[in-house]
Amino acid sequence: MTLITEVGLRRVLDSRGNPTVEADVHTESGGFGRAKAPSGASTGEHEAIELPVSEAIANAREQAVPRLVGEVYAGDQRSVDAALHAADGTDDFSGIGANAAVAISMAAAKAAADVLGAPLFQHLGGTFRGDELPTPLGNVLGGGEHAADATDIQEFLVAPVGAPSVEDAVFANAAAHAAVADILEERGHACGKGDEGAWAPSVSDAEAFEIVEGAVDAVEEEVGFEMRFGLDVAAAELYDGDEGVYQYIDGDRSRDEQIEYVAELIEEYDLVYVEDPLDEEDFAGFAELTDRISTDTLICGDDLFVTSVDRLEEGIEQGAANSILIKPNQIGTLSDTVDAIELATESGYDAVVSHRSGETEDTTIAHLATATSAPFIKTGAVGGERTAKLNELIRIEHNV
Ligand SMILES: O=C(O)[C@@H](CO)OP(=O)(O)O
Ligand SMILES: [Mg+2]
Repeated sequence: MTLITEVGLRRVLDSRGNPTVEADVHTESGGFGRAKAPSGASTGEHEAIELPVSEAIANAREQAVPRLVGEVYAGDQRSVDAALHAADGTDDFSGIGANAAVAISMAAAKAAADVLGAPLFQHLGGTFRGDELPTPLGNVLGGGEHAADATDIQEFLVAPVGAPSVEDAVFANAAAHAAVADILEERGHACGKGDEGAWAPSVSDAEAFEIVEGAVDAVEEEVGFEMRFGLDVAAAELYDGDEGVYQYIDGDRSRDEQIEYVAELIEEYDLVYVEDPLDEEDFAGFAELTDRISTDTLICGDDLFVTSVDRLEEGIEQGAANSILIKPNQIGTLSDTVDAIELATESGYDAVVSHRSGETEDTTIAHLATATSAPFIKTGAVGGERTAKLNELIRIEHNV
């Protein structure tokens, strides 16, 4: 093992043009790792705290760097992450910022992999990992907090479940993204893209379902393997806690109506995946919906679980959802992230490793999904910060 000798922190750009934290970790034997923090727009109430970048960098330099340099081995991820927690001193990373913490945590893992001369997924998951690669969920149309004047449902996600390889899956998703554009043009809906590169037309959710279904059918015929689709409802953003209703452009839905609506959508469109169908505090509602639908559909908690072992434990106890979205910056370190994935897997919950709407060219999540044999990865369909991860998965598949 090799000691950390230097940690560099700087402000760099993310895909929305906002500043984010980049960390460099150097080790005694010449290992080097660099990682960047992503950033959410539809963030969960219980996520670890992202500090303004200059504050996160200043606090991490003062509190965390002295606990790492000359003190901790880069390959000892638990100690790296324990040092970050100790430096922070809070339970939500509001001391040094989850953005600084996650960048350092991931950069240390990359430095350790560099020392080994192994790909990051192998350092994180072991030598027998890398054969089972995740199916990419591709965001092809959406709105919510990711685009103004578009759909209420945040993300329509295509899922090439029958693809024989990651490479085929990635290209099928890109084809679906293009097919959505063709249908939008035919219907006269000129539009731009949202934060994750998905088309953001000013259409009703009902019309969006028709468009995405048409695109999925067309691509399925072209590629000759099964394509399905799913959603990130991001329902916490639609929920009005005072009124106790979900506010859609076409009217309000009560909690019961929301459960009914989502269950009907699953049935009608044979949805393979539904993320955050209910408000982030409604464990019981998640349980009710999960109970109602077939096990073939993943009901995934994002804002519900925020990659937290504590919240996942609560969900397991109540039978809420059958899948967890995994975002390292929601919890702040790789150790906490892997703990959540392992608890999920042991408990029969599928882990879906995810990007954020604000991203960079960092590819750590492609390796994390591979290392943990996650069945799905959600990382967009097109756009440089999205293709960075997708192309990395293709490289992992090709063993290069
Ligand atoms: O809600 C989500 O799942 C994510 C990523 O798609 O969005 P954000 O990063 O804005 O929270
Ligand atoms: Mg989400």
